[in-house]
Amino acid sequence: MFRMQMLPLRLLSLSKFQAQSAPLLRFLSISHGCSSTIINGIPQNHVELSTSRMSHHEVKTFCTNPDLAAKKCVPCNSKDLRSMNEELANELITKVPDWNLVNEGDKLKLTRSWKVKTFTKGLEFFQAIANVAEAEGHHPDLHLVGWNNVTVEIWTHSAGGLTENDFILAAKIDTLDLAHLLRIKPK
Ligand SMILES: C[C@H](O)[C@H](O)[C@H]1CNC2=NC(N)=NC(=O)C2=N1
Repeated sequence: MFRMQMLPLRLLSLSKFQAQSAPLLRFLSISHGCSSTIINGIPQNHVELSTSRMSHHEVKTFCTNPDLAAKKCVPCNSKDLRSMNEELANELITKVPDWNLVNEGDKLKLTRSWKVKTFTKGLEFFQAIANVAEAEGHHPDLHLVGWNNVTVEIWTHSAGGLTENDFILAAKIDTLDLAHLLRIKPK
């Protein structure tokens, strides 16, 4: 871990929002390209600064780890965890493109739906997801409606919105081989 001195702000352009927290951002210890500061719900050591291509009023700080599925959720009760803004969520949703980013009364969530072959395969589907959730200590909301319609919603309840944990869980769910449980739509 090496500590970067005061970042020349010309290298880092700050969004209006982040400009207020500029002092917080000023001293970033960068370890392997990650900042050591919680920013928009991404826990420490998971945020990489990128010299921004954007106008000099904005900085993009986001998780650039190419593989969310390889990461580990952080405990949701960590005091610094707070929900991310829509801009960051729109960045991260590109990493789990099969999921939908929804805004329910100002609460951001990830959702995705499947059709399963049978009701009991729906329960098997839930169990496979539950195994991942338990391993991560981070849990989705599971819905099985009309016997074969499964919808999974993911958000961080303790933060009242989305954190990186939610995208990690979604990415891990995407690695599961669940095709045998699903009713594949005829082409
Ligand atoms: C102590 C433990 O971290 C909390 O109870 C966890 C459990 N699983 C969780 N899952 C989700 N999605 N949000 C939470 O806030 C949450 N909190």
